[in-house]
Amino acid sequence: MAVIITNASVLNSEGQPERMDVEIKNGIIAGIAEAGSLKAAGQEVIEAEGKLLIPGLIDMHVHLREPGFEHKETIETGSRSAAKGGFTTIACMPNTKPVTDSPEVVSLVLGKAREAGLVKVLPYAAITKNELGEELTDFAALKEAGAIGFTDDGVGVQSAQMMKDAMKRAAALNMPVIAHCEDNTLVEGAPVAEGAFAEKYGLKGIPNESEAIHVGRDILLAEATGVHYHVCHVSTEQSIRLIRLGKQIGVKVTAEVCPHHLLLSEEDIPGPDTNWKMNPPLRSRRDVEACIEALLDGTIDMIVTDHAPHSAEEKAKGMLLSPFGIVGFETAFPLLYTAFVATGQWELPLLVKRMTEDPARVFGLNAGVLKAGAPADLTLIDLDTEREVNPDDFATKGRNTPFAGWKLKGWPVATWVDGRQVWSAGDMESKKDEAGLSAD
Ligand SMILES: NC(=O)N[C@@H](CC(=O)O)C(=O)O
Ligand SMILES: [Zn+2]
Repeated sequence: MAVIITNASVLNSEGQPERMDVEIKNGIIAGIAEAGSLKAAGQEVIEAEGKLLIPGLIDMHVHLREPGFEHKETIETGSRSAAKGGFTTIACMPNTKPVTDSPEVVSLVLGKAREAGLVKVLPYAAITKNELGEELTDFAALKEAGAIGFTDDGVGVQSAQMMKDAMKRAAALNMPVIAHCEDNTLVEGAPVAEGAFAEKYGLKGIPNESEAIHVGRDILLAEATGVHYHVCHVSTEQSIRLIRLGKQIGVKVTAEVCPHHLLLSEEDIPGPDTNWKMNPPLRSRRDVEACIEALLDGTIDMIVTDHAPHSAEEKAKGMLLSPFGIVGFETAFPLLYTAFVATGQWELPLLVKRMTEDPARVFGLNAGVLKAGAPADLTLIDLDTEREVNPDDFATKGRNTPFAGWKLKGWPVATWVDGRQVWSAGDMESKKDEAGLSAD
């Protein structure tokens, strides 16, 4: 049976919102037509008047913590959090326990994701065994098992030779290498970036070069090997300069940036609060401006959350000993919508594109577009209602966010994956009930 989402605001090819009906059938977008024109007897109808309907959001950098760290998150809780944040496809990092460095762990992740039955989960596999940087994993077997790319995210691959070998192998398999860029010799246990905050609290600072030195090295290695090289969570002006040059000279380099690196600088850290500790760290205002400019001009291809849940106990260990990372799914779209689109700085279609079409294009996914024949991965958003970020309401197990109390607009209210509604907000539910309709 078909489901009609009626009177939704859909961005047309010129990026203008138009009132439309969207028909979902057999998991596919069966049709898009003028508002009110698709309703027919015997069909389920979802009233979406005044709401924005976009392709389901895609997040190519997330940590789901299973296997091994289920106290932080499970594939089920992470998937639910993603669905609530409007995401329909997420790519999970291999820094689990055991590390996703064998076909067995890839299969386990895919199995758990299927059981959860919420969003599409694409696993990355590790570049090196146990992410120790010593021995390459079996790329062919990992690809065969369903891994979509190789990364040691959480740590940088310290050896240039190891990275070059990895890139050669990945290129031969037509697979991307996704890099957490960090030179450990330049970091030495510092919890925050170099800058005013580190100075004020007498902390060692993480310098910008620790990231950019790997970006530069790896762009040269990508040029030499021909691999698709993707830079994780870009946070520095210097990295951006190098990526821009790499793209100019035709190296297959792509990049991502996180909402927090577009919104916050080290000057904003209110005090020794570990909800502000993440890797890469919050940098200077100048770096933030460079990230924004690079996202707008396409040097940075996409937005990712780097959703990194940790338990309250772990985050209570103080600035030096607590783990790096903040949660991201449930605040990403509202944060960026409120800060950049509602203020008139960015066009809405640009934000949507960087979270849908662009990641799909870069990673070759059949997703990210709202058109007839595409999978019915869809997100409905309420652009008007303002609500405070309340970590106690999160679906993720993590409460570690620096955005608690922020007043935001642009909250997702319903999410469909392959035509199945995997999440809806309370008020959407009641509207359906009043109309005596159900979306399933
Ligand atoms: N980003 C973080 O601060 N933490 C990530 C690791 C990572 O993505 O580098 C984590 O796994 O907790
Ligand atoms: Zn990382």
